[in-house]
Amino acid sequence: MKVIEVSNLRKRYRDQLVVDDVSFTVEEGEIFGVLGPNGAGKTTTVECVAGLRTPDSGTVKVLGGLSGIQLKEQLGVQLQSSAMPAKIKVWEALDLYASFYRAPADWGALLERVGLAGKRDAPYGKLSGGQQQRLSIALALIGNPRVAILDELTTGLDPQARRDTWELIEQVRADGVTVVLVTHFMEEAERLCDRLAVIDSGRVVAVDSPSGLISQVDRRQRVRFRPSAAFDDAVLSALPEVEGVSRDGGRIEVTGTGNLLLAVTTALAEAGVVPGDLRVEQATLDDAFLALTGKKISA
Ligand SMILES: Nc1ncnc2c1ncn2[C@@H]1O[C@H](COP(=O)(O)OP(=O)(O)OP(=O)(O)O)[C@@H](O)[C@H]1O
Repeated sequence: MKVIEVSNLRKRYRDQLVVDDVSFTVEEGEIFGVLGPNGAGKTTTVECVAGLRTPDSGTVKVLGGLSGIQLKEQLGVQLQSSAMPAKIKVWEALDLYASFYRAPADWGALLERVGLAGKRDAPYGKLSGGQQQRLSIALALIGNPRVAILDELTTGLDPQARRDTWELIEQVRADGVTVVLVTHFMEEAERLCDRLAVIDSGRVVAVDSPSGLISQVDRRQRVRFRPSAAFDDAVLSALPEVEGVSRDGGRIEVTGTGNLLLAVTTALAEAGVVPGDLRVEQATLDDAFLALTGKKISA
C-alpha cells in the first residue's frame, strides 16, 4: 500500500525554484530516504508532504488523502532545527507534546525505548547532541503516528551516537511505522533505507534501492589477490562472470559481474591456487551519486 504519493511537486521561494517537478511514492512499512546535498530541496519537499508548506503546484497524498488534524494525528515530524527551550525538562517536553493528541503514546515507555529513561528530569539544554536527537524522535512518535518524517537526524552526532540512532530508527520501522528519512549521509542511506529518492537541485534524479542505484551506474566488481602459485589467466578469463584479468607485479585483479568472488575462488581452488590477501571492491552509493549528479555529496 502506498502511504505517500507525491506527484509533480513544485515549490518556489521568490525567484528560486527549489522543488522542481518532484514525484515519488512511499510504501507502507519501508524506510524511504530523501538523499541529496545541502540546498537540494529535501526539507522543502518533506515540509510539503507534512502539510507545513503549500506546494505551488503538484499533489501530495498521505494515507489516501488525509489533511488537517487527521493528517497531524497520523504523521510524526522531526524537523532539522526543532530545538527546545534549554530549561524544559525531558518529561515536560514529552508531556506537553502528548497533550496535543487525543490518544498519545505512553511517554514513559517511549522514554525507555529511546534510551532516555535516566534523563527524565534533565533539562533539554543539558542533554548531549545524541540525546537531544533521541528526544526529538520520541516527540515525533508521541502521537503513535503511522508515518514518521525524520530530517537530518544524525547531523552533528559522533559515530557511536549515529549508530545508536540508526538502531532506533530500525526499531521504529519494526513497530510498523513507515519512515521518511532526509539525509545527506551516504552511509546512513545505504545502511537504513529500503529505497531512496536522490534529489539534486530540486529534481529527482533517481528512485531505487541503494543496491539498485549502485548497479544502475556500475555493476562491475573487482577481486584482487596474490596467488600462492603460478597459473594460466585462462583459468579465470574463461569464467562467464569474468570480464578481465590483469596482473600488476605479484597481484592479480579480476573484474566482472554476478557472483564474481565465488566463481573466482572456486576456479582457483580447482587449479590448486590459494588467493592470499583477497579483497573485493564494488561501486558504492557515493560512486552512484557522483555518476547520477556529476557531483560529490558534501557530508
Ligand atoms: N523559507 C525560505 N525562504 C527562502 N528560501 C528558502 C527557504 N527555505 C529554504 N530556502 C532555500 O531553498 C533551497 C532548498 O532548501 P531546503 O532546506 O529545502 O534544502 P535541503 O536539501 O533540505 O538542504 P539542507 O540539507 O541544507 O537543509 C535552499 O537554497 C534554501 O536556501
